[in-house]
Amino acid sequence: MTLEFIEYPDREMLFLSLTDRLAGQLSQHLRVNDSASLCVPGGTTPAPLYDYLSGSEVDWPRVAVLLNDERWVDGEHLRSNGRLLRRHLLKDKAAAARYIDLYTGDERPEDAVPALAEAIAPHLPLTVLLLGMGTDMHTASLFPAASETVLALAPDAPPVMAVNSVKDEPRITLTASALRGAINTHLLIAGADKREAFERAQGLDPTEAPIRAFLGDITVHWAE
Ligand SMILES: O=C(O)C(O)[C@@H](O)[C@H](O)[C@H](O)COP(=O)(O)O
Repeated sequence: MTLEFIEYPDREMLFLSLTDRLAGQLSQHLRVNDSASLCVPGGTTPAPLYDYLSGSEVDWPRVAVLLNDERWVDGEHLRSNGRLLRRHLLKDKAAAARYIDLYTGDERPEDAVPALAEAIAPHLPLTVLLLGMGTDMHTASLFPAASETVLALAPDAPPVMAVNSVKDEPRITLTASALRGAINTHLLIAGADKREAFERAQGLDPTEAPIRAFLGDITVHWAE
């Protein structure tokens, strides 16, 4: 198990280098496999990365793209992670990718779990997983001390779960059973507060610091 921590001189360098790394891993996988999957976070950090990645030379029609997690809001809502992807990643060359939308329009996220589990299953193990992290050490929608997190971290959890115990809107999240099997795993964090949170997470239990459940074979990409 290797944890590699890469510190970049600035965010621009991080986004350019990480774009090459993610595109390279997808292309390498596609050389010997018919299809690949790319699972990415929402949030405020990755938009410039997605802009670069959308123009990368990848055989996108053979790539399934999905989110780590989604807020249960309409696809045009400002807090929709799908909105972020449609505007920044699923355009240009990457418009040809197959997008698996975690927001189904069902009234409640739990209603969508069986259909989503079925939609996701053919794309596991994930080829390339990119995670984000909040300053509270949550990743995907696995939040510290949330009632669903213990269940979502269990090895026999279903691949997706509804999360209702967080503020704002309900969410849907991939669980550790889907996320931890990824062939290539990366974490994107930026700013001094996230670096400090990442370091704090090392000594904590995954239920208190959910990112800790993914710190096995992972490359962490950080810039101020
Ligand atoms: O909230 C989401 O939708 C996520 O997928 C989440 O896990 C995100 O990656 C972190 O909250 C970091 O978000 P920021 O980039 O906004 O700090």
